[in-house]
Amino acid sequence: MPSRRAEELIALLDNIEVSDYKGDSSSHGDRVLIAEAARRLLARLETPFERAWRLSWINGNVHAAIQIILDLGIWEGWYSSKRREISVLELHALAREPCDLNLLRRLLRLLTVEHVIQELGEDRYGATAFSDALGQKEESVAQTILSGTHHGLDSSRNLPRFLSRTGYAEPLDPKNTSYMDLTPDRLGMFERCRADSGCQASFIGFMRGLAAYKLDWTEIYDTKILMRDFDAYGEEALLVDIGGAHAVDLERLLRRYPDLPSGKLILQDTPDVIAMATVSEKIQVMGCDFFTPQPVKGARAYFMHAILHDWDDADASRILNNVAAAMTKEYSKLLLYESVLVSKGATMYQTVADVSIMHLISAAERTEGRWRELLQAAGFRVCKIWCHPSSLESVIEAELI
Ligand SMILES: C[S@@+](CC[C@H](N)C(=O)[O-])C[C@H]1O[C@@H](n2cnc3c(N)ncnc32)[C@H](O)[C@@H]1O
Repeated sequence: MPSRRAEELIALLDNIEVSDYKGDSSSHGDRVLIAEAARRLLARLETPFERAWRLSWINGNVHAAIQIILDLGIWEGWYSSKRREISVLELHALAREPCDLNLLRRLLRLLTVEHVIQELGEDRYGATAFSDALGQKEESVAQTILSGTHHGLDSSRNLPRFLSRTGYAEPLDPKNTSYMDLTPDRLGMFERCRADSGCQASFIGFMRGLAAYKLDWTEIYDTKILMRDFDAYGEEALLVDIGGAHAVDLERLLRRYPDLPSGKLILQDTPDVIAMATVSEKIQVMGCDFFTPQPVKGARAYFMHAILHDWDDADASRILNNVAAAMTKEYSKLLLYESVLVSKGATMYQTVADVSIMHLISAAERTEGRWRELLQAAGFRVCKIWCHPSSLESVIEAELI
């Protein structure tokens, strides 16, 4: 039996409702801060053994169980059935491939303790917001689980082995990454995405989810600056989203200026990613390689979100040079929506992104000083670094010198 004090605390925690923290960007900030406090609480409450066990055994098994049920099509079938309560026998009948009933029962039992699903009785389960999201196979939650399977998990697990072989040198060579050890032909992450449509879909699905989760960049950067000198009925484009993938950032700008004529917002990415994109009619799509000359000249702004952080200074400079050559001096803006790494107090997003790009592509997040150096060397002047207390990233506004 818990003590009276413990009972009171449990009741207090169990009564926290996420709906109290939904809504505008400031309550988004509240929700994230409260979740962080809950993680700090867990770090104090868990013994070192419990923590090691969770990191090494619980997380891996839960991810595997979710993935297996995804592969069997059971999340999708359950979601389509619109049932809030369901039995293990009914879930078993939804499997697209034969599977042992008791195998499924064991996996579901694990998922109840991690609150992926609810346990309503013996062999009876309840849906959650998370299981509903897993049931929408093409959407970003399911694709994020798949992206872990295709990209993140094995590559991070291989990192200790990779580093012991390379003498613990900081991985900075994009031609030698932990990720490349995963396939016999040593494909890099972007190459593997191009070669395998499932890997590409899960990566872009994850990026779409991440972009949608992040704060709308038009709430950080004052887009009136762009509109002030922009002739919507002239020849030039308003904004080119280079490596824009899913167009979440362009759709946000369009929502702010719904009366923009067609073709003023341009989505660029590799042709295979462009083929997957579903965008508003007003957005023009363009398959192109950012290592080749930028085809759209004299746009009001060239935008890159989480692009340059994937590349070392040499490659980032090549990308920047192609943009610079297309820009009109004293008119065009360069907008980078990127992490600006702080030397103390880095956030969960910054540190996880930094180590992820380390093992996936031997890249690294940049500090403000490193961003300024990179931009200056490529012929840009930083006008302002736009920050927002609820944002994971900043908008770096720059112009040609
Ligand atoms: C980290 S994702 C960022 C996607 C999006 N901007 C976002 O923030 O969610 C990097 C993007 O760069 C694209 N990319 C990689 N190499 C490219 C190339 N050579 N030319 C154009 N796009 C490329 C990828 O397809 C991918 O969409």
